[in-house]
Amino acid sequence: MSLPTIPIITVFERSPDGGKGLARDMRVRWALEEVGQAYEVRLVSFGAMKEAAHRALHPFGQIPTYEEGDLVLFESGAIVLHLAERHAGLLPDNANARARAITWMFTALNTVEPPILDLQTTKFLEGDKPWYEQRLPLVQNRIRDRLGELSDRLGAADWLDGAFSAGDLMMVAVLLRLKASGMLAEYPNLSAYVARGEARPAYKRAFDAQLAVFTGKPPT
Ligand SMILES: N[C@@H](CCC(=O)N[C@@H](CSCc1ccc([N+](=O)[O-])cc1)C(=O)NCC(=O)O)C(=O)O
Repeated sequence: MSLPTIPIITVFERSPDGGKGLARDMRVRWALEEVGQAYEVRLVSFGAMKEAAHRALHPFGQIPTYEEGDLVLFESGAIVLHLAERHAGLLPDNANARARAITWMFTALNTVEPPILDLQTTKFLEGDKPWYEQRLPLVQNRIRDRLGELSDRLGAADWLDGAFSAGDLMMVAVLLRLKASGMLAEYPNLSAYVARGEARPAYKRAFDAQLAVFTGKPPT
């Protein structure tokens, strides 16, 4: 009888967000906590993640990665889906409802996150370009287009499709990147949706664990 394998994830040795939970290991930590799976972390410096040993796990030299026995995964969405398929708690039992929950995972990553990443890129990498002032509102309005459609779809519901699922986990994680910009506050039901995600005990445990890496103090 083999012992259960404790998965290992890789995380920033020192997250550039100062422990605000914006790095993508947070999604994996949250999913692990939602399904009640203990895990270990391997801290990776910016230099080490570009070296051969880490690239053997992640061809693009990034975090997170996920190791479980002889299985190695990268891409936070794929890791969350793997956990959701192997454990109860993140996908419904009903086959059609499962397919819809996975649809919302892809929606978060492929439809909502790209314009948000474009805003981050614009702000952090293009601020000194002559066309920055002209481009910024175009990028912001592309985000508003998506947020307006998502807000209309969510309406007054607690979650996107019935019970909380991996689709909501991914969507809340994506929307959290927007919080500092103030744009999320323009959509009260989306702000409340994100706050419901942050209020989940599993989210709080995941957040405290990633913050502890940054502060060096054990989670409270
Ligand atoms: N598509 C991949 C993207 C992985 C990714 O972007 N990883 C980033 C960290 S999470 C992205 C991130 C970074 C920093 C902040 N922050 O707020 O400071 C937020 C999110 C990374 O390893 N970056 C180092 C590199 O590419 O060399 C996934 O979803 O797993």
